[in-house]
Amino acid sequence: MTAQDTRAVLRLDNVTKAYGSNLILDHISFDVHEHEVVALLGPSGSGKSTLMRCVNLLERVNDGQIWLGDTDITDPRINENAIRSRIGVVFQQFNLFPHMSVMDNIILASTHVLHRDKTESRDKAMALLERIGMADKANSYPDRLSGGQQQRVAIVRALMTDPELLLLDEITSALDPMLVGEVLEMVLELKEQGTTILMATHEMTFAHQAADRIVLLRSGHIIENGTPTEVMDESTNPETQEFFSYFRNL
Ligand SMILES: Nc1ncnc2c1ncn2[C@@H]1O[C@H](COP(=O)(O)OP(=O)(O)OP(=O)(O)O)[C@@H](O)[C@H]1O
Repeated sequence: MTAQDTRAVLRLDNVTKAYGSNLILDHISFDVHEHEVVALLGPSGSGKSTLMRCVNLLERVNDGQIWLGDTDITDPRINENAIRSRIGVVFQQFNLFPHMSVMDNIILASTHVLHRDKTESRDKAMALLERIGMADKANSYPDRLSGGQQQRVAIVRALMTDPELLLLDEITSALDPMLVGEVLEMVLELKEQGTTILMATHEMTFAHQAADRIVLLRSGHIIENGTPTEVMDESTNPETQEFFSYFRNL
């Protein structure tokens, strides 16, 4: 079965976003299907983070719809917290609370926002930490962890609500290059487990390896939407070739 045969977890339908007279996203439409990893690529300023923020409801679209499963999340009457609990988000900055242990950081939203049972939340968090070989860090404070470990804890935190969709926004951009690999390895494991992921990244080799599909943005428009091979290796679009040749020459 291909990704196209499965249902759309996320559907953007003519999403348009402007800041004042500055049009940032211009009629963007694409789907992320169940179990699919979609990489959102594009030059700096092309609108990747804005798109991510619209999906996570940190920004409201000016026009068009965003569907999470059967829910139109651009409906102004939507319960934002209910939607956010269905989407796990990891940003460039790990945003762990420095005065709280790894465990308390991970279970905070689960216990305080979703009012889940604390023991159950701790058991779930510990199982997730065990899976990434960090169970021994449960009682450590974030400043005792490397940047890569902190980012992996942030991913665990995002997984606590069993989200339908995981949004990863430049999650390795703030890391020492030595630590990027361990975070990307974790994303590959999540992909193997069938996690549905939309990720904005500048890691081109990783995007080629991990993504089922690449959506390439330029100045708020989609200029490519295809497999990594179609978009990164075979495209004859000069704008696409220019974008990837820049990274090849770095
Ligand atoms: N809150 C805001 N108010 C006004 N303009 C904004 C705001 N946020 C972003 N922009 C503008 O929107 C455009 C797209 O920015 P965005 O951060 O989405 O791009 P990006 O593709 O994620 O870039 P990068 O790869 O550098 O993170 C930029 O021109 C930026 O200056």
